[in-house]
Amino acid sequence: MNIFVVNCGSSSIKYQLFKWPSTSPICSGLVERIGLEVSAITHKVYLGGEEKVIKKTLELPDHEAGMQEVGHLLTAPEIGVIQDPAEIEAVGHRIVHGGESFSTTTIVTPEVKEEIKRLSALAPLHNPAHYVGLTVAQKIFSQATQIVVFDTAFHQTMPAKAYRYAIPAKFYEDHGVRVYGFHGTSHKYVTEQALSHLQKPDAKIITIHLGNGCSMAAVDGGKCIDTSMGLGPLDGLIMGTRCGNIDSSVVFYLVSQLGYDIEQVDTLFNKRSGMLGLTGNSDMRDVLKAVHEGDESAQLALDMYVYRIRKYIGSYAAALNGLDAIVFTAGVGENADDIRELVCENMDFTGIQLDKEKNAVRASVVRDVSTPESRVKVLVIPTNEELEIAKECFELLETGE
Ligand SMILES: Nc1ncnc2c1ncn2[C@@H]1O[C@H](COP(=O)(O)OP(=O)(O)O)[C@@H](O)[C@H]1O
Ligand SMILES: CC(=O)OP(=O)(O)O
Ligand SMILES: [Mg+2]
Repeated sequence: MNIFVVNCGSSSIKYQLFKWPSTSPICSGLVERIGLEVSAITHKVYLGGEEKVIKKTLELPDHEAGMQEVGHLLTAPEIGVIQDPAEIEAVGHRIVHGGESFSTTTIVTPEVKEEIKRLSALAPLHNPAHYVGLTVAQKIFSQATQIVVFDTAFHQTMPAKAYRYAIPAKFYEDHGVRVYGFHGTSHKYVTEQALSHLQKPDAKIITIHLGNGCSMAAVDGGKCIDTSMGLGPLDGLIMGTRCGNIDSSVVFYLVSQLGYDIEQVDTLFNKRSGMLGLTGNSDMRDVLKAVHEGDESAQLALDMYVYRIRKYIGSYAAALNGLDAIVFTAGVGENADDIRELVCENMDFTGIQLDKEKNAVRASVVRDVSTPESRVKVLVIPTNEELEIAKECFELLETGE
């Protein structure tokens, strides 16, 4: 079965095409910097044991243009992996927010699509892009079953004491105001990899997803018991453009004293804060470069970023009443060995001991970068949200669940 998976982010589209049941994709790609002056596509084709890479820079004003370009690359005469879009039987989409109505893998109907659009208010960087991705995929792959997989699914096992806010119950009961949690597909994927690596199905682990968006989860025996994002993907860690945890008094102050309206506060917290707000750069590679050049605001931002992660490790170790492993994943977590080192520094009381040499080795495989004496394993696990989504799509089509 040909399953095409689309992960539409705020400024990017990641995709992979699987000939299921093979879990190795036949092609994959990344469309970056959508809407900026120059966009870029990296398209990889894996056929007959060989990898062919096509890189292009071009102007892509929006996600629709990006998706059209991906459609052409899939069917292009010289490098195409299919001849006709009708060969794709299912398209799996990553959706960040499904609200109260949707958290399990679902076949797209007009109602599902409308709900995804309606929830844009709670995930303003993501749901609008997902809606466009879905609409264009329905046009290009008109014969395929369109399926959505929600970031919130893995966090559904949290107990009420973790997902409720301390405000009157009617806001939860009548309006679904609660912690949902996000990046669930990634937390689930790396959890399964970690448990199998540790050979310990009941392990207590903390998964640390550090991409453009960042979140952590406390996972007990494979079940999520707490996570750092909340009603929307804004709470918790400091991110590329998002502030994470912030006292709500700041909102009142901005509105009542500085004349902000609520839309401006939304834009400030979601799009102009985090590393961008503190340093002028949202991309961690640029922030680290500035730190190495002696930039003080970049150094402070990095200190804040790391400190926030360390606080969550402490609180999740307490919530779990023990810890077998911490797992680093996503763009920053997988690649920035210096950030992993800072997070694990002077954590002896928790039992975490990083092996600096092992940590500095670059590799895209599951690896243990802790010392042999470390009571808590430190794992680096490349995430693969697209593979997990393809698996969910196949299971839904095969078993109806
Ligand atoms: N070698 C690296 N060192 C530090 N940060 C990196 C490195 N490679 C990628 N990143 C960072 O990873 C982030 C993007 O991660 P990714 O998981 O692709 O995010 P998203 O899926 O949210 O777009 C960017 O901030 C980027 O700078
Ligand atoms: C939920 C979220 O923050 O996703 P991303 O990291 O792709 O922005
Ligand atoms: Mg991501």
